[in-house]
Amino acid sequence: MQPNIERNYEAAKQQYARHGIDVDKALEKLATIKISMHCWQGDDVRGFLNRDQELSGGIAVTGNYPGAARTPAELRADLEKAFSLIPGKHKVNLHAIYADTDEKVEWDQLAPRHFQTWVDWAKSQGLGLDFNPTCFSHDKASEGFTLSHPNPEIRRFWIDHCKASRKIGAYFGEQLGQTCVTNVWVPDGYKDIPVDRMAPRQRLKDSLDEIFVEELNPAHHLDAVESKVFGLGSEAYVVGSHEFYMGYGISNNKLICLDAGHFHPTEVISNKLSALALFTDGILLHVSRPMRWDSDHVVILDDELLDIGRELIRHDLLGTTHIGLDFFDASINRVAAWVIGTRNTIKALLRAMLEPVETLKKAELEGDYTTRLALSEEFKSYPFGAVWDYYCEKLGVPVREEWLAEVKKYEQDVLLKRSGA
Ligand SMILES: C[C@H](O)[C@H](O)[C@@H](O)C(=O)CO
Ligand SMILES: [Mn+2]
Repeated sequence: MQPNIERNYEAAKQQYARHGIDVDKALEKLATIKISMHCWQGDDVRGFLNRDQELSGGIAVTGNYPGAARTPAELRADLEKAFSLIPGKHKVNLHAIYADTDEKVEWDQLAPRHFQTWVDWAKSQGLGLDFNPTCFSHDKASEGFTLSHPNPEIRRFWIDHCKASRKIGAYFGEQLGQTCVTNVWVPDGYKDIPVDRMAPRQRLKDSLDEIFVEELNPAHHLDAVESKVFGLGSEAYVVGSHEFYMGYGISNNKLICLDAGHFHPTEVISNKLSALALFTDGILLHVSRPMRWDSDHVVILDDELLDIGRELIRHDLLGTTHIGLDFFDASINRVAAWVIGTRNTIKALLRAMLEPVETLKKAELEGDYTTRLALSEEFKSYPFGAVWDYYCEKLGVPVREEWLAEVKKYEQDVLLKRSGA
């Protein structure tokens, strides 16, 4: 441990202790929190099945920074690099298109064996895995509808794909001894104003009911459903809206996934956690950063990220909230994108742990809003950085921006040598 890091930490600890905050305990707790890092930042959501297919489903990745992973082995190497620069042990969130197989397999026929290399790798790295059916970037999704498609044959294909995906997720959970969350998101919707808003929602509900018929051991596997307000090409109407999935999740005991970019521009997911927590057994987060639209920018330590951290810590929601990331930026180094977004998410949780919550709650309850505002503001300049540096050093990852040199070196040694990437 570098002496200055230890010295600064001890000084910071004393300042926080004056407000009843036990920093050592906070760091112990922080080390138990897993962030589910999404694999799709590493290759711009292309995957390895149907690599020639255009990304569809109303999501878009912009930028042409060199070095995107082209194979599962490259993607795993990039993930390993990123994890070596992030404190703690975490999870990787896979999509069905990331199957690692030489078989030519249709998506409704996917099985755990197509992901065995991922499982072996996750075991060797001490990582957990989460999963998602991929209901886009496929010919059968080209009309903009999947689970709610009016054609029963197309619906059947996607229902079977989602069923297969749950089996894969359950296998991950059982093999790795930690719960896998399988999240269903479908892009279904209309570009222009529909006449019948009900029928597609009825079909989506029926499809979900069929997908979830098989009971899976919740110790290994949990289901989540993800809503959206609009997408590219589904500006007028999205079948799986927030109200739809909130109703579905609550009445069917599914995790409701809140993606930070899937609401109206001034609507924030941090304000939804305390409400949903009263009516659900758990929540899945897709931590993202919408800029004017669902742009999926890399998350920064902004007010909303800090508020998400605060809500999770203040209301003790960590036991039931699964924290996933969902951003994809192809205009910067992709390993750096993971490192920046994941470190920021952990920082937001730590910042929230280092606030005098009990004092603030008491002031609020007593109507002393002056103290509430004064203390909240003063704590913004408390020595959080000294605690963060100590945490990184203690967990054996680079302190502050030291990680950037490692990413630059990896870029020179590995990423730039990838032809056509
Ligand atoms: C690739 C993901 O499944 C996707 O981003 C989804 O979660 C989403 O947020 C779509 O807008
Ligand atoms: Mn999402």
